Amino acid sequence: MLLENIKVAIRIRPFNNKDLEISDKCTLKVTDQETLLTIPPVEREVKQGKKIYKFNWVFDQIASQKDIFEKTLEYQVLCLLDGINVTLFSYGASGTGKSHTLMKLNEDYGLLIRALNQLFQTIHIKKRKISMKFSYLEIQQEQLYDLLNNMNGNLEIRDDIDKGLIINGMREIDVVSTQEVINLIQYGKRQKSSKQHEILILTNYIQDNIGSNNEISVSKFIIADLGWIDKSGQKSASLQVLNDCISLMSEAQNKKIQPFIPYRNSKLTRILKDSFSGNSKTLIIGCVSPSIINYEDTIQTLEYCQMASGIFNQGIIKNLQQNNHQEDFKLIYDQLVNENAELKKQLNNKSIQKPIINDKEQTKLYEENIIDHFNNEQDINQSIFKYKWEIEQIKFNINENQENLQRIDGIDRKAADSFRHLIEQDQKLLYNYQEQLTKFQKEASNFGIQRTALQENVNQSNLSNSYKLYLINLIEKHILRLEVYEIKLKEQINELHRQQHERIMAIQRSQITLRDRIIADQRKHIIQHGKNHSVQHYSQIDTTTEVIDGTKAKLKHYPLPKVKDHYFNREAYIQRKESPKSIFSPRLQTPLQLKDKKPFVPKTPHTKILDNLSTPTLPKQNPLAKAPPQKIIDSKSMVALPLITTNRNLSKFVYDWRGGGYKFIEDANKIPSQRELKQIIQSKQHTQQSLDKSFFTTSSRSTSTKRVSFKQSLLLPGKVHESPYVKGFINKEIQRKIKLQQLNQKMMKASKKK
Ligand SMILES: Nc1ncnc2c1ncn2[C@@H]1O[C@H](COP(=O)(O)OP(=O)(O)OP(=O)(O)O)[C@@H](O)[C@H]1O
Repeated sequence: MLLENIKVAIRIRPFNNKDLEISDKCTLKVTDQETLLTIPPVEREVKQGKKIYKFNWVFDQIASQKDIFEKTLEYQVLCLLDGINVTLFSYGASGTGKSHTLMKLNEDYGLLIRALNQLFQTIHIKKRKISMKFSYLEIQQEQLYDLLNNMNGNLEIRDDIDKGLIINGMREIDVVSTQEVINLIQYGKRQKSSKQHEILILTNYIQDNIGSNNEISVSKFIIADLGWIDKSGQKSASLQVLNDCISLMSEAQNKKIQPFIPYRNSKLTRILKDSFSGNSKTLIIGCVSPSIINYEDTIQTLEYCQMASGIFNQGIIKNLQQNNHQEDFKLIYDQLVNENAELKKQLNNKSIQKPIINDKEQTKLYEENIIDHFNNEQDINQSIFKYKWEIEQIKFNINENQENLQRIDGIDRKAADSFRHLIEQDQKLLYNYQEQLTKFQKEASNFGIQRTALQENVNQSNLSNSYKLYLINLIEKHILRLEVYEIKLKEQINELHRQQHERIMAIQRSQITLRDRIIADQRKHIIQHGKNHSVQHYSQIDTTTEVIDGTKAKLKHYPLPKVKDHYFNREAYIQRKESPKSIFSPRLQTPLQLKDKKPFVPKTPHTKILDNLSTPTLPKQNPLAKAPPQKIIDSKSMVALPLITTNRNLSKFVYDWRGGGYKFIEDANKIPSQRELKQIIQSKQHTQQSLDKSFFTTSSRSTSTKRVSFKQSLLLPGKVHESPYVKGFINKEIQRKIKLQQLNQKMMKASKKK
């Protein structure tokens, strides 16, 4: 158990934007869970060639933190509870994900937090009596600083024959939960300079509850997040020493010799010495980038990691050489027993050191952590809000562009292509935004759990009640504040929706107005030009098109009467083309939007009715049908004449424009006598024009409109036109009948006289 070798895992981080700007070519290929193949960039291919590396584990770009933890550290970390030291350190170039893998303190937690959770849970379940102390150090250009007590200055390291490594003046703080460790790390990070080695030490004092002697064993969990370069941008000197140590150990291993390892050459290697040579389980996480930009560093990292993975700790080497395992086991065991006895003595003398950090300081750390958490929540809520709104806007744009595309597809290829391009771009953007939104929503879904965890941590802390109460109230206050904030965001979204809706309404209103204008204009056009002129067809939305005469082929394409250029606001259209995303620009698509409706077909002369003139029949629904037919159809149909001559009071049939047909007005008293009629007829003043005019005076509409209706609709009842006195519409048959009647009357009179 004591003679475990060092384990090495390699983690490849995902490509980042900077990598992709240069190339998306991957220089690493994971061939199986333990093997990695390097693929050099083309220019180095001949010189370097591909190389295979083997490690304990290889994790590709999509491996999760959870995966890595479960495979590498989950069980190994529990060795601490058996009194065995555990060391975890990351190795790799800048930006390869060392801190991400080891130290991530929120959401996608790093290995450290996961390991601490595992430890605290196990202690809780197994009810082990363990006291833990936490220290946090930084090595900066060979100076060792205490991040929990920056007043201490450069700390000295010394080796104690009994106790091993001792760091003078290093602050050790009791911790009982992961959250407390997080608090301390966050506190320490504020003191830390960037790009340096961070070393965290968790010392465990384990009370052995098996057996009666209640011995205390001690184990150390050392976590080192190593910087690649120092402040000056040079490769870190301590890391160089570590590299030397690793190569020498590797060499010694291969040659099976007992080497001299220069641990003392740097503070980093002095601290890590036990991890390579003593009672320790060591896990090295080599972090590499897949990009060709970092190829050199990647190879260097892999080389050192491979050397390290071949190193058995010195104890084993020695044992292998001397082949006296039993004896050495005993030696190491005795050493540990002595050490434990010593510690026990110490403990009896002055019980475990009281926490240096007082309630007030600790509360401050909790407080900062609570504020950090809620700020994070607020940021994420704001991002969710932002993405939701952006998504609404993009959807709106896509719809608008799709409508535009439908409208001009097949008419203006260039514009259609540009709309298609815009739609495609927006759809991509929409997809990205939706992905982002899901990500944020996923993060937000954990807030509830995190809030509860915060509360629990406060409750479980060893703070006095008044401090606890203060922190619980602080959490509640922040929850309330956030709820108010969320309501405000929702209100804002509603308000923005309302504005968007209003804009759509405004556009639709303007479209309706435009349509009305077009209809009115076309009516006017028909009235002015009559049936002999084809209805003018207007250009499509493309205002550059000339006004064209609607041939059949064109009508097929443009099923609706086209609209005169001036209906389109050309400037607005051009502006719209230039800034297609603006939803404020007017949309001038009314006439074509009506495409689903039946196209407006101008009235053509009613040939059918003209044909029927000689034998008129009344349309079924025509109000005239109610009139006694003989009054209308017989030769006395001339009675209609006064209607179209002068006096409106004499009207018998009045065209009811509003009702859309003729109205029968029966006013027998007003019907002129035969004599009167005769006089009128004989006056011969009734040309077509005068008839028209007189007729129009009986109507309530404007002359221009009546004119058309006169021409087209007056034919419908037929009766008036059957009158021989309406020029151009004389019905010869009736004329003959009248003459015959008159002849009969004459003959009758003559016979009477006889
Ligand atoms: N596996 C990963 N998944 C997602 N993001 C990652 C991963 N690895 C690294 N990153 C991201 O890459 C960036 C650099 O990572 P990180 O700071 O951990 O690198 P580092 O090796 O510690 O760098 P340095 O030595 O300069 O401190 C960070 O933004 C981190 O979130």
